[in-house]
Amino acid sequence: MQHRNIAFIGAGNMAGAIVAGLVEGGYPAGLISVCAPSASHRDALAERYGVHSSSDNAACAASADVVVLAVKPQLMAEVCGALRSQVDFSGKLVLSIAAGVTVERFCALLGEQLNIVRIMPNTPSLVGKGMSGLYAPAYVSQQDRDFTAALMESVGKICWVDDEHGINQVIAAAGSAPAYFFLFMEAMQQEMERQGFPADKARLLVQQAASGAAALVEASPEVSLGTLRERVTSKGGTTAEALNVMNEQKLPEIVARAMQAAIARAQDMEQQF
Ligand SMILES: NC(=O)C1=CN([C@@H]2O[C@H](COP(=O)(O)OP(=O)(O)OC[C@H]3O[C@@H](n4cnc5c(N)ncnc54)[C@H](O)[C@@H]3O)[C@@H](O)[C@H]2O)C=CC1
Ligand SMILES: O=C(O)[C@@H]1CCC=N1
Repeated sequence: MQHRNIAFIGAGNMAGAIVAGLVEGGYPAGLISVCAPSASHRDALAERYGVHSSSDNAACAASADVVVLAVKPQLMAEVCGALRSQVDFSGKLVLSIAAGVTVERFCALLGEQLNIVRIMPNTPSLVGKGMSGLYAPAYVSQQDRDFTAALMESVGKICWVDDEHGINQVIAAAGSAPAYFFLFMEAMQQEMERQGFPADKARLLVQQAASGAAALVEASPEVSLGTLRERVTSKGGTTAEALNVMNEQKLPEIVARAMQAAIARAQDMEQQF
């Protein structure tokens, strides 16, 4: 892929996961800067991955070709306001990974016809297993779209959405989703511990079952998820009993409601931030 100078504004969980995935995947660390006010996160990234670290957002952004906005949505207006007064964004590519901050809002904050792509990544990017949704307004060049796609493909898979609302739907299915699976796995581990297993063995059982199930899904693209489930579920057997409890408790409806709540929150944030 093409290599450009990239400045990450924000050095937290998500920026850290992308930086790690990029450098581990061979992106030149010397072309990456991470900026945050407190030294702890950014210096840890600098030490571990050899990227530059700075507390000066404007200086980093000014010398970069690509500026990745990776602060919390509620800080975006303040951070962008300070950047706008010191940095000329024309000719730069701006990438936002924030939930709930629209292209329209970024144009108001940083300048009209801002060359921007919204990315909705997730933390498995850290291990090259990320899933990112991408949205760009029509005027963004093919070259910048290709660069953004290649950047995020270097830490996982990507999916373009035609409509900006698609980013909120990607949040529900991928951005927030690792947390759903972690909750499920946590609950399973806790029950195994209640059953008397030590924490390490309980975790190993759950983690291997989860990664094995995910690997099976990936290895069987022609087989529906329902069929994979049925292949585990012997008639009159143990799995059927477990699934009956989940269905009686309306797990599918709970999942649907949770995803709808994530989308609704993203829409609220669009009004707030
Ligand atoms: N954590 C996740 O799984 C995902 C997060 N996101 C988005 O990524 C963005 C960041 O989220 P996290 O990494 O989870 O948050 P975080 O709290 O871990 O990181 C935020 C970073 O911003 C830095 N920061 C605070 N004030 C700053 C300022 N004035 N200038 C520069 N940096 C500043 C903090 O020091 C910290 O390094 C959010 O907008 C979120 O919506 C998107 C997808 C997934
Ligand atoms: O919870 C959040 O708002 C962010 C966006 C997706 C994952 N984390």
